[in-house]
Amino acid sequence: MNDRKTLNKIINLFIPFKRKICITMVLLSLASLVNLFLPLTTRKIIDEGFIQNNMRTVIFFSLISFGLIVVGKSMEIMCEEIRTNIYIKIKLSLNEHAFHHLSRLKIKYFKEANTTVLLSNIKLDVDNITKVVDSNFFFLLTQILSLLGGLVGLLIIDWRLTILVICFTPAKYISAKYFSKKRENLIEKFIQSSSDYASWFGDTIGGINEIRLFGLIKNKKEEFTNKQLSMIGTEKRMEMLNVYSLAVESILLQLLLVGLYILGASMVFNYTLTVGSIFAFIMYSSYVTSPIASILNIRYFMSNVLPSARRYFNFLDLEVEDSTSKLVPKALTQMMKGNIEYSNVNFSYSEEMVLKNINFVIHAKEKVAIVGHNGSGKSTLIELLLRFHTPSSGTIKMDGVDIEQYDIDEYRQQISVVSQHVYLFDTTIENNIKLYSEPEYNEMQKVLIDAQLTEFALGESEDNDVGCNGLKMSGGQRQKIALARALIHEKELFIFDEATSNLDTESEIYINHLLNNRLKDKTVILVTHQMEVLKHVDRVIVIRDGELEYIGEYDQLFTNSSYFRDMVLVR
Ligand SMILES: Nc1ncnc2c1ncn2[C@@H]1O[C@H](COP(=O)(O)OP(=O)(O)OP(=O)(O)O)[C@@H](O)[C@H]1O
Repeated sequence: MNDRKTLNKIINLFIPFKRKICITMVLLSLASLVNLFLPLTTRKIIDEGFIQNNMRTVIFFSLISFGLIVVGKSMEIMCEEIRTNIYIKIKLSLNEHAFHHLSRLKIKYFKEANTTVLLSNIKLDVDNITKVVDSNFFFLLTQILSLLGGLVGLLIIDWRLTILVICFTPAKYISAKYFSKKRENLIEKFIQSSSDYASWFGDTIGGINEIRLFGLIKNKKEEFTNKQLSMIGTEKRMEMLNVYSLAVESILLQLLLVGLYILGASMVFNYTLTVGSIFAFIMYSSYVTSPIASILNIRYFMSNVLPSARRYFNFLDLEVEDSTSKLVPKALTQMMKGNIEYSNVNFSYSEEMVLKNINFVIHAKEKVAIVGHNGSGKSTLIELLLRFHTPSSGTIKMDGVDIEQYDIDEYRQQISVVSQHVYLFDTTIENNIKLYSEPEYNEMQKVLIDAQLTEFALGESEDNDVGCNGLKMSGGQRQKIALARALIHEKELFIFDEATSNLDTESEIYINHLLNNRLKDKTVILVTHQMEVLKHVDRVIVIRDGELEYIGEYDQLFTNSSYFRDMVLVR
């Protein structure tokens, strides 16, 4: 995304607040107008008060100054109130968009970036983009008013001094251009190094057990220090660049003041200017120089914002799951029976085909097992059915309709999945089973019996919390909770993807009981190698190197396919 497009997107963030921004501008213009009179009152206090020993003038104009400041500051406070509200809303909206987008992002992106890097990138980018609602930047437009007012004030006092003040502009322009280029490069570097660090950190913490078991703590500490040094080093260079930039700006301003004092003094000595006018002039020149500096610093300032904004908006452009196809009415989707048909399905993640010309049919209420060696493509076959990926070619039909034609959320609502890598939320067992639904008490008890979870207490208590991703539970217990979750959200199609891998033999055999009873009228697909389960399903599909090797009943397969026999017998 180029800078122009990114800038447009940033400007669009302000569109919902047009009215409020207009009110702020009016208020700030009034405040600037009020401020314009301050130097004039100062001139009066000095020239007509102090110099002419007139106490009444001093008191009168001091009170006027005080009143002007109170009015000006009240307006500024009102503007700040509006600005901070806009800031909060823009920040919330950016975060909401990012989260909403994440919840719809194609599953492949989650395999490329861990959660730490996603969180860190979004936070950094949103923080940087919302700098455009910082007071310095947000009130920039009104600074132009202050600049114009200041120029008028300067010209009223003396045109020669005014030219001297304007001479400040080219010098400031050159320094601003130089520093903003440097800053942009550093920010790009910082964003990259903090993203690398977040990715490394997520990966390292994810593998903390392996790090301890394989004695990798020393190696990881070294990597940590190197990554931190790269990030902190860039931060330090950015800090120093700020210091240099501010120092150059102060030196330029000081130079200007030197010029003003020398020229002003010669005018005072020649009686062409009063002392009060010089004070007023210096006040007016700050009305001019600081807006000039702010305007010329825009590029420097935007060098903070643009790289993050570019990354953030590019992230929002990443491909999401298609939730637009709604050709099949919701009511019809809800009546899904579970007749599945794969026709000439091919699929590849990158170059190599992972699934090749897959053709088979599963009838409603059938119990079908899928077997195959590691990496043969079983999970991919299931993920295609769940629409986590789209076939490279060929179609998958559900009840005679291409699955792409169903509304994706409604479609998935009709399928219960129990997978080997079930994710448990950090809450109670009960909440993990119910997942925001409100089943009847009796139904819940039945499910607990069917999932063999009766030994666990239900209800809201810290003791019942499963921990982060269910890590307070054993592997088998996690799978039982996943089973209970699938059973309570009873659908027509059940998928068990290696769902019994952690269950003991007794619990495993119990799955057969479920297939023959509770799930008797459901379509069930099981990815499993458990012989006890395979023997009891209607048919078995054998996948070999991404191709359909065989489909048939267990006994037939066992007799006719040595490949199948070898595979199940070695387990
Ligand atoms: N996100 C991915 N990107 C690239 N290749 C992938 C991805 N996921 C899986 N693969 C590859 O696709 C092939 C099939 O993987 P899949 O997970 O479907 O196999 P599987 O039969 O379920 O294996 P297992 O029994 O080990 O779980 C493998 O060669 C794997 O390396």
